[in-house]
Amino acid sequence: MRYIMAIDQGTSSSRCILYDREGKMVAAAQREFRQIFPQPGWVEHDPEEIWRTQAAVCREALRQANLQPADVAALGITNQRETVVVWDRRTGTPVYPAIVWQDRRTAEHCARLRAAGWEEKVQAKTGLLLDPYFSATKIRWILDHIDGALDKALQGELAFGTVDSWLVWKMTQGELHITDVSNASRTLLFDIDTLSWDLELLDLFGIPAAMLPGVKASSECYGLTRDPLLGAGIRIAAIVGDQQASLFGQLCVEPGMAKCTYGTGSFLVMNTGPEKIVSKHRLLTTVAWKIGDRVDYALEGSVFVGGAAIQWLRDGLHLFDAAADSEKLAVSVSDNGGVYFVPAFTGLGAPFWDPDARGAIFGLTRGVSAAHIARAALESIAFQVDDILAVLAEDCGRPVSQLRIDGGAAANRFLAQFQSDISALEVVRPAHLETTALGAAYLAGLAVGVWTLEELATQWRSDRFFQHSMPAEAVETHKKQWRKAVARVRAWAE
Ligand SMILES: Nc1ncnc2c1ncn2[C@@H]1O[C@H](COP(=O)(O)OP(=O)(O)O)[C@@H](O)[C@H]1O
Ligand SMILES: O=P(O)(O)OC[C@H](O)CO
Repeated sequence: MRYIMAIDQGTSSSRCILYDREGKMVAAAQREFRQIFPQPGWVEHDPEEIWRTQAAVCREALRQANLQPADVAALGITNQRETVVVWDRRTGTPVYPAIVWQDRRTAEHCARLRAAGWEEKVQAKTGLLLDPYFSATKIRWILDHIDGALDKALQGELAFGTVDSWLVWKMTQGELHITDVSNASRTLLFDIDTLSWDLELLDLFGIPAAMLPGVKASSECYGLTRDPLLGAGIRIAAIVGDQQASLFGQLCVEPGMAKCTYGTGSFLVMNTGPEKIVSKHRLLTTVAWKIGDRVDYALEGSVFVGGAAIQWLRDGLHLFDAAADSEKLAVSVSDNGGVYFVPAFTGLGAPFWDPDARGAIFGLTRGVSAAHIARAALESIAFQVDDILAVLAEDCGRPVSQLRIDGGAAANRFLAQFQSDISALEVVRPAHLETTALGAAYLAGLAVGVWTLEELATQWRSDRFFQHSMPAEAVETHKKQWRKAVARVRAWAE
């Protein structure tokens, strides 16, 4: 029983990493799955495919390390958040595909509730805003559009879960229907003070309480796996949303410590300790994790399109073959040639929350090349994060001085240096970049006594520091042009 298994069920792939008792990676497996776009602005996944790919990578990782389920001391789950699965409790079959966090189909429902003056109350209870990003309106959409679903839900025959709940249900063959506080805090139905489902919000969104999972801590033994596909008898000992997991994996365990994950989107999260800070600038207050009786909170800024802009240059415009080539192209020119790119493909997230913004590239002249556009795309990732850092500083009364970074695009040195320059802070890349899985493994190991928090705190290792050196005048010019570009894309699709 010497190993910890981390399951990282992300937006574009299912991953499994096995760690030894020193926190060293011993095996890793990953499988992509289908992204389904049935209509513009809609994004779905097949919940059965999520489960199949997840179980398969777990088996694959065990095989790679030549281990059996019995060698695993504990399993931790981390997952794409907010995504909704609704299934029939009797048959275990989903009644509709998973509606993914990026899906904008419920924008009008949110606008109606905002117009009726609900946002302030919702923010006070949940720490969130009325945006289609979160789970509640997505659940209601399923109840409204699937024949008989509402009746069945009222009778207690349907279950709702974020992806963590769905995976636990599958791996325990329907024995456990649970989630943790960090995932629950992303649904718009959860009171982050009392840490319980909120009856008034359930009523507001029209969601029967009988559908909801039980809410647990992020690090505790919930039960054993039963499904032979994954392997039976493994202790499930952690559940945590993926951005909170990477905050933990980066060991940002003290108030004021912040990380940014540059993946499909970019997620900047700052630990605020037991204190719940309410943003005056439309950042999210969210539960970081609950360990034992202690709850930590975080402030979060979510950017919907980060690395996805690079993906678009690769797959949509065919400017290069691999995302990593964006760096070579960007540094082949000495500046952005006056080009500013706002990749608001699915609207803008924090701090603007504008579902009707759309992407645009500004400053085009005859001299602009693919290199300038690649550079502008990478710069746009940093500008969006900088917009969040600016309001975060106002909310906290002091600027963030060090940012720990991770995620696929954190490998890009130009991006890391530009972030440091534009935001005037130190950017640090850790030696172990898979911080999301590591966070889930740490929390699972804590629950079964493999390590203590004090031991973990000494584990973090840096790989590279980026210090800012851009002259203040150049920074100001960049920011002015970026602000102008953002102002022009607002409400474009209204
Ligand atoms: N070297 C790179 N430079 C810029 N972007 C990159 C680089 N490597 C990967 N990316 C981008 O990062 C994203 C993948 O990161 P990952 O952390 O795996 O995302 P997710 O967890 O959201 O699936 C893709 O959108 C890809 O375009
Ligand atoms: O799966 P990721 O890494 O794109 O993360 C998605 C976030 O959890 C959405 O809130």
